[in-house]
Amino acid sequence: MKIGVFGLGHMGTAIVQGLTRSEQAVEVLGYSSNAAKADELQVPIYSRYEDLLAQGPDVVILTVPAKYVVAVLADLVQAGLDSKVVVLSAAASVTNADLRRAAPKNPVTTFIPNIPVAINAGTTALSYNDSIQEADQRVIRTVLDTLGDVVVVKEDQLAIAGTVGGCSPAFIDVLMDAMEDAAVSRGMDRQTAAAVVASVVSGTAKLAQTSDKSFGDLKGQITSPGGTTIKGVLALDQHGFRAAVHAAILAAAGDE
Ligand SMILES: NC(=O)C1=CN([C@@H]2O[C@H](COP(=O)(O)OP(=O)(O)OC[C@H]3O[C@@H](n4cnc5c(N)ncnc54)[C@H](O)[C@@H]3O)[C@@H](O)[C@H]2O)C=CC1
Ligand SMILES: O=C(O)[C@@H]1CCC=N1
Repeated sequence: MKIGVFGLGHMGTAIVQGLTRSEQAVEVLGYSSNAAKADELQVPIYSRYEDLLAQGPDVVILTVPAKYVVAVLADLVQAGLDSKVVVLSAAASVTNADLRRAAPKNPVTTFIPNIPVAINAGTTALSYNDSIQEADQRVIRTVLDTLGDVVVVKEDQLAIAGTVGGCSPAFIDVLMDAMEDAAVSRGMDRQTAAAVVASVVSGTAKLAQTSDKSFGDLKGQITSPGGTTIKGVLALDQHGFRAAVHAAILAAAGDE
């Protein structure tokens, strides 16, 4: 399968890295005005739409800024995009209807990935366009399953699913940065503190994924009666931690 990725910023780069690391037989082509991306990513880079389309991609992934997605897709149609090519848009705020208007003859679908797709550990929210055929759904799943976990949701849930999945890595980075600073303030060197923090977050997530306990019950295993952890949990509540997390996710998800 040939996959053309248009827009090699943070997300486009992460997707190319995930695809090229995978064991799937995929050939990845990139569109960028930055020729140095060819060395960085070890894939052919094209700076004209026509030149990439001439390679016959089966799938096109749009990872340009959301405000340009519709215009870039319309330009690709003008540049000769074959109507069989499956078009996937990673933009947080572009709808299936927007994509259909720009490329009425192509199978089109929106999805929202997150940065861990770079190491095939992503969380991708996917909402199929109503008219997408089963064969095209299989192609889409082949591509996206390669990048990590995929959650299929109705389109009216895509914004919140994409926010919890797509934006939260940044919120977790803020949490980890704060934990690291606290450890450093008690004399731990930053490198060791960073290693401990990343290990804790990774191990906690793995345990939650393999356990049938709720997050609250998992927390209950750690808060020994009269112990140290419950003091920290109460401090989080006193400082508005939960309210801050709710506010961050709802702010990123935008207005209903
Ligand atoms: N960064 C993330 O974690 C996530 C990003 N996304 C989506 O991915 C898209 C890109 O976001 P980022 O990578 O963060 O932004 P970015 O600014 O890092 O990358 C955007 C890239 O698109 C290129 N570009 C701009 N206009 C273009 C055009 N007309 N044709 C081709 N390339 C063009 C830019 O040169 C840049 O390399 C957005 O639509 C965003 O909503 C979705 C989920 C997560
Ligand atoms: O910040 C953004 O707009 C993108 C969408 C999800 C994560 N990053």
